[in-house]
Amino acid sequence: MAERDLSPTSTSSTQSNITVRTDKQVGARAMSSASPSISTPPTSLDDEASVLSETTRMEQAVQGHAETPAPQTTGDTPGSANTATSGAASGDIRRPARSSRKSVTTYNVQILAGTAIHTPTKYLQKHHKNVVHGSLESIIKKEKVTPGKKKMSRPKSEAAHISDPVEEQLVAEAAQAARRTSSRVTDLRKEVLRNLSGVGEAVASTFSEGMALIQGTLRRSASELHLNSGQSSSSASSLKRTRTAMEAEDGRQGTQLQEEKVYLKPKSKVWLKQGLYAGQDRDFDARLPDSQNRAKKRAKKPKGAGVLPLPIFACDRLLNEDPRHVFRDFKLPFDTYSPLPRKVKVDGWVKLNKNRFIGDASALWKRDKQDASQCYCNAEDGCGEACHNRIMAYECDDTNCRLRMDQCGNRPFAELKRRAKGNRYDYGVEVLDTEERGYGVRAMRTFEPNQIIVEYAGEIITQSECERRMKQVYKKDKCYYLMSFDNKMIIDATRGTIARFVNHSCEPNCEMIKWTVGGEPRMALFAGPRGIMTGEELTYDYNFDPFSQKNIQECRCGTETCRGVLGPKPKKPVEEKFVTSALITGTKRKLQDLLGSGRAGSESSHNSPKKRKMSIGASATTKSRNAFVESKSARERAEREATELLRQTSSRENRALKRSTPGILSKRMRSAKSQKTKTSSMKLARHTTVTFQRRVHKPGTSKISKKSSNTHTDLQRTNSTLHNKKGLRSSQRPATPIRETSTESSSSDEDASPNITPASLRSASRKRMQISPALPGPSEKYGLSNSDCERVYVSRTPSASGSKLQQRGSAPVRGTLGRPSADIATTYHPAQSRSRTVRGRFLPKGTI
Ligand SMILES: C[S@@+](CC[C@H](N)C(=O)[O-])C[C@H]1O[C@@H](n2cnc3c(N)ncnc32)[C@H](O)[C@@H]1O
Repeated sequence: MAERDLSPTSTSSTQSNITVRTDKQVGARAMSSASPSISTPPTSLDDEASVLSETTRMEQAVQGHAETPAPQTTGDTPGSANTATSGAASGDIRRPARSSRKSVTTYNVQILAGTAIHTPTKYLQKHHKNVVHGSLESIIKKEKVTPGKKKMSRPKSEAAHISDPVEEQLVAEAAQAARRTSSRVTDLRKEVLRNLSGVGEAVASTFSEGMALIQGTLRRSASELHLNSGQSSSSASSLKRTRTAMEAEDGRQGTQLQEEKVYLKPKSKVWLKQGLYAGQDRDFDARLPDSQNRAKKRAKKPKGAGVLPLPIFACDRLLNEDPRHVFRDFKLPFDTYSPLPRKVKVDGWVKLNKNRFIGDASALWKRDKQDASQCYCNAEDGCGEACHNRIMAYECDDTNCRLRMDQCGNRPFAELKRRAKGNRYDYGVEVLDTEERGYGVRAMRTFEPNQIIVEYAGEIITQSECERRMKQVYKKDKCYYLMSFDNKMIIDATRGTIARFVNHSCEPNCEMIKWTVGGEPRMALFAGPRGIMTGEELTYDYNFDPFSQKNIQECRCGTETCRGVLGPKPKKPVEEKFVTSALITGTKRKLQDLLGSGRAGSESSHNSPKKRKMSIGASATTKSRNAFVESKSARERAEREATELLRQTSSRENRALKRSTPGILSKRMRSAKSQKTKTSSMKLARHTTVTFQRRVHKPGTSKISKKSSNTHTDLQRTNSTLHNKKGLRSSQRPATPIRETSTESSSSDEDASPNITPASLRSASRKRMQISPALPGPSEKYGLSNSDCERVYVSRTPSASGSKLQQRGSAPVRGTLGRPSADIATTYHPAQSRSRTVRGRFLPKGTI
């Protein structure tokens, strides 16, 4: 039995009497307690000797065990023998006193090594193999070592000599502990290094702060000294020196700090806010890719006309003086580079670039298709002024002209199409907003004299459709864009080309002319004889006949010769009219002699052999027909004016009658009756289209209807009758002279007429235009009955008579000569109970 260990620190159980100790344990105990070679366990982690010691307690124990001689075994009880032997062997090794034993500290190697955490082996294997071993310098130099292999090699080599598995385990444990200790040490070293660098930074910052504090203090003291007037110069100089030294020191420190700042601060772009380039908009941003820069540039492009490039760096200061500091692109003064106001956008304007037949208009046009024209010009002529097609306002094409396109000078609409690249209805022109006349049109380029500018196109409608639209669709509108296009058709440019915006002027620079192109009528605006300059507003003379004072619109064209109202062209002096009349009459006579055609011709001796011979010539025929048309127009105009005068006189008379007493009334009525009888008796065989006007009287008033119809009028007699009318003040007498329109009156002036040449015909045509010949009345023109018309504006274009003549199937006259101006025709409002003026309604009348 072993001696019972009664010590409280005994590891043996107090309940058990048997204490089993292995030799190894005994040895180990003996070695651990008695061997002087065993190093003292570290008391703390700061114990560097212990920490840095690569030999752990376990290793020492292993070594001690290896050095201890094996115990002698005897035949006795192993236990007692061992105990005795051990007691003998231990000799004077005494167990320490209890108090001292209490103070003995036992250490956990793993805790000491810092590896007492329950770290997964995989983690350790992964991370601890990267532990850097070696000296501090070698760590800094980052030498690549593989400590795991190094460390592991030794235990392996040692393990080769160790056969005991327990020892093996101990050795392995020791090696692992050593590795862990080593990694811990490495971590500690790194931490120390980090701390050292942090301390350095802290010291540096503290130092700089201290320096700044000192410098500030020195500066303050220096300024105080400087302010003190009682200071001596020496002190000032010393102060100066001090300050210089301080500044030098400052500079050094500042440089250091700046260097540090430059090093520490992230780089950032500093944009200049002042200087030569300030305020200049750059087209590019170097930080953006090219595509984005281009897009940006496009987006920023000024909308105004960039006639001149932006002056580089010019007017920068001027622009920067903007109090709101809003930069803008430099622009030259407005009038210098852009004399044109900004283009306007018209609301509600549906654009059409070519005529569109609506409803029955197409069929109507086909039925009444006009005859073709033919020219026989050669290349030298180039379809100039003498071109037959040109005179007849027919455009040459491959069917009616022998010349090629480049040789022919009479293809304006083809030129327009080529210029406008097919479908541009507004090439070279644009809408502008005039101050007083609504929208207008201006040229964006120059146009040569008589050059085509833009086509007046829109919806071609019949008269009935026109009537319907005016009653239903446009009844609230102020402006109408209706132009009489043909005797039976009207162009409604409410949906149409830009030409509808062209305003009137008493001194126009354009003309509106109807042409026949490819067998179809087309209307276009042509430049006048002066040509058009860029920016000029385009105008033509509406030659508007208001028919009544109520319908007169004020003209705001602003020209010197402005007539003041949108009215007809002024009449020429009587002498001139006589000359014109004589010319026309003479021409007519000649034509009658030549052709014997037409109504006048039929009256004359058409059986003359000489005239039959002459009529064979095609050109002479054409000329004579044209002249005849003119003479007929003049007659009709005169008749119409006479009729109008009659109507006015009658209305005045009626008013006078109303005011009269019953007795006087009956007298006046008799007078009026006799006058009416006179007028009726004056109905001659001459066929003249006259204007009808129905006046609806108010209830209670006497209804006196006045109707003039196809009359043969002795104009001289009518005139004298009217002027001799009693009870009519001079101011109330008709102002329009009538005598000049009598074709018979100048029948003796035949010699005054020139030879019939294209030039003379054009000249006659021009003169005829100046005297504003009459048109058929609108009631006839629109196919309305008398009761349908309430207020009629009468156009003064003679060409309609030509068309009418043609439609009747009489002389094959296609139209008027030259290029007659477009005139305002009529507006009307059917089936109204009272007279009403529709302002702004106009119906520019085309020719033919
Ligand atoms: C065919 S529109 C011309 C375009 C019109 N300015 C517009 O804004 O639509 C005809 C109307 O323009 C106006 N107008 C044209 N020329 C004028 C002028 N010289 N003076 C006054 N008004 C004019 C009249 O009201 C006329 O009825």
